[in-house]
Amino acid sequence: ENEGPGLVMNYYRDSCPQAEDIIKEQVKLLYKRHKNTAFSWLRNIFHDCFVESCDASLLLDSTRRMLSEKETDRSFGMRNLDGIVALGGPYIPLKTGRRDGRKSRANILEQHLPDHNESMSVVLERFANIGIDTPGVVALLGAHSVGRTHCVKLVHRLYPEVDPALNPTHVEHMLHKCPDAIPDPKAVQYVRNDRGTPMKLDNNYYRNILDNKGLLIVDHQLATDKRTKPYVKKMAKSQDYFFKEFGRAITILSENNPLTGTRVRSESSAILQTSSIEVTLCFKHL
Ligand code: HEM
Ligand SMILES: [Ca+2]
Ligand SMILES: [Ca+2]
Repeated sequence: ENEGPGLVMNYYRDSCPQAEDIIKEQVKLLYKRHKNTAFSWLRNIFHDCFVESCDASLLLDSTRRMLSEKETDRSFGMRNLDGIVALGGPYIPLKTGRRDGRKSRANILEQHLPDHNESMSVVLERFANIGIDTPGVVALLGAHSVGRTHCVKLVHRLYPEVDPALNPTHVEHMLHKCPDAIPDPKAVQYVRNDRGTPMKLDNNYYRNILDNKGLLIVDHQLATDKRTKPYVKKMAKSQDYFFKEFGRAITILSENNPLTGTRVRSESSAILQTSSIEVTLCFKHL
């Protein structure tokens, strides 16, 4: 049922040889303009790949306007994740050749993606379902070394009572950033995930959570649960170890259940790929 080569390195070598360079260039430009976009890309890897597969190209999403007039599948895959490199993280060569799914995943999203206050058992189990082991989960959550969390996700740890698990000095900062028990939905109120190195994907996250400065319940649990704590300590000590595990886990995540070749999911209405989309992509950028 799975025709074609599946996911491979440099899938577009023949059909669109400039593809990876074009994207790399676009990513650099976007990052230069809005550093925050890199956080979204990183998060998208999780949110896209974890739910069925990486079937919407996260990098092309950022230049979506150019292509979206055509409401066809975009046949482009996620690629080298320059977003991670831009954040100072490791370079992770990724395979390409994914097709976009056409099925709305909103209905199954909650079955896959853990919530901010999910128990560690559920989190570990959900990741294990796609082949990511405990050190892999610990490494992936290191993504919370960049970006932000909106107050709506945090106020339950501050009001009506402050969660005693939180570091008191951090509580002060959080209260300052989230002064209202019910945040005004229009006000953009948030706390940075990592106050120390907010723009760098580094192992500072692990030091934060060991210091009870994890924002989400899952962050805090990661540092306290006996299954994950040993890895948290190891990653807090060694950036190399963190990067190694992070790269390994991102690779597994990116290859989760890929929709490649002419394979069609029984429950999806995926249309067979025509190479015209690739050609259009190449054409538009030239
Ligand atoms: C148990 C698993 C996870 C949970 C419950 C979770 C939950 C969250 C929540 C609630 C936020 C805050 C969103 C906001 O308020 O704007 C967030 C931010 C973020 N998450 Fe996760 N996350 C998880 C795992 C991951 C993984 C595996 C990655 C990537 C590999 C990731 C990457 C990010 C990034 C980069 C941000 C910052 C986004 C931004 O600044 O726009 N998360 N996460
Ligand atoms: Ca997906
Ligand atoms: Ca950081």
